[in-house]
Amino acid sequence: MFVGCGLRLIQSKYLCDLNFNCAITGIRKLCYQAPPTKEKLSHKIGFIGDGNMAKAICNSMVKKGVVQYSQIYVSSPYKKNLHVWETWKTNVSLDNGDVAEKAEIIFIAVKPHMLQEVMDLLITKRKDQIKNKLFVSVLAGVTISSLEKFISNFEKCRVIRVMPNTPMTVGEGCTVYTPGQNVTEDDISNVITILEKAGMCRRVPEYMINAVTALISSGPAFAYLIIEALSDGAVKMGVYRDISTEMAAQTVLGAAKMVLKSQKHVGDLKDDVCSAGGTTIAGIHALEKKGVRGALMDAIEAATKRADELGQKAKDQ
Ligand SMILES: NC(=O)C1=CN([C@@H]2O[C@H](COP(=O)(O)OP(=O)(O)OC[C@H]3O[C@@H](n4cnc5c(N)ncnc54)[C@H](O)[C@@H]3O)[C@@H](O)[C@H]2O)C=CC1
Ligand SMILES: O=C(O)[C@@H]1CCC=N1
Repeated sequence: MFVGCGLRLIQSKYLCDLNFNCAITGIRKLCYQAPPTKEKLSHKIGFIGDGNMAKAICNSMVKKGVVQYSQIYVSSPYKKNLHVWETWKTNVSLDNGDVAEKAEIIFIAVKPHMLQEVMDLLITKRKDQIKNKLFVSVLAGVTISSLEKFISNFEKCRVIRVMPNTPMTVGEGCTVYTPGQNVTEDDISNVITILEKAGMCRRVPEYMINAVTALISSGPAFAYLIIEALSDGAVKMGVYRDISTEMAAQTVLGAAKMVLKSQKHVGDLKDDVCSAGGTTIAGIHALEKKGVRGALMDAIEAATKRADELGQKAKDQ
């Protein structure tokens, strides 16, 4: 019992250190090392690929006043998908080359298997115009060395690998990045200006990024599933659907804020809710019998392995 409490205290201290940047060494120090961010960017920002992630990054930048829609250049071969970007009055094109030529910071936001085709076409058609550009990849699994290989016609291509998530749209994003070898401090500052305004942003060593992808980029989908299931349970027990989903979401949001702000270990927070012989411990017992922790750990493992596979496929192209 004494040993258990001691451990919890040590873990609790560990989490506080993480939250408050104290006693940070090695890799943890790297996570917090970053050049200062800026208020606004005057650059032209490009998106090759116009889907969910591109929209989340674009809208978060504009909402936070980092850029205006008129500074955004976006391309996709599908006119239908570009329609919403036209309504925002961004600069749209059916030709990726236009974006790569006009923009200075270019987000690659296509599916990982499209990368080779997209880059080959760019390099064939616009090689001279896209030298000296900063490329920012959001592609799951694809390594910096693969990205540099695809852009290798430029001697010193500048690439930053970023892993964002869609909650950026509401200012609650969680993003990580790893800079390639040729990027400058100013490149990093520009990119983290975009990412930090949208929520938490940390630098990580590249070997961690696939596991972090599973946690932060796939993670919102896992959380939606949990919220939906909690809501379903309440509906089963007689609560109206229109209030149950809202209350499930607010409860998860509140619990997340307690973890981030209370300075307590997450296990202590759980214990605070579990009254002896009460309702919560009965529910916890039901969850543990179904192996909910193992299922969530399996989800992170499966998503990490899939990111590894996507990266390997890109390497083999
Ligand atoms: N959706 C998410 O939550 C996250 C996605 N990502 C990464 O973001 C990238 C994009 O994912 P989503 O936005 O979710 O996919 P999406 O399917 O919503 O968007 C992809 C877009 O690419 C466009 N496209 C197709 N072929 C193209 C081409 N040849 N040139 C230019 N555009 C083309 C399509 O019009 C489509 O709208 C992926 O690599 C994914 O790994 C990373 C983190 C989170
Ligand atoms: O599911 C996917 O592959 C993308 C990358 C991470 C989140 N969505």
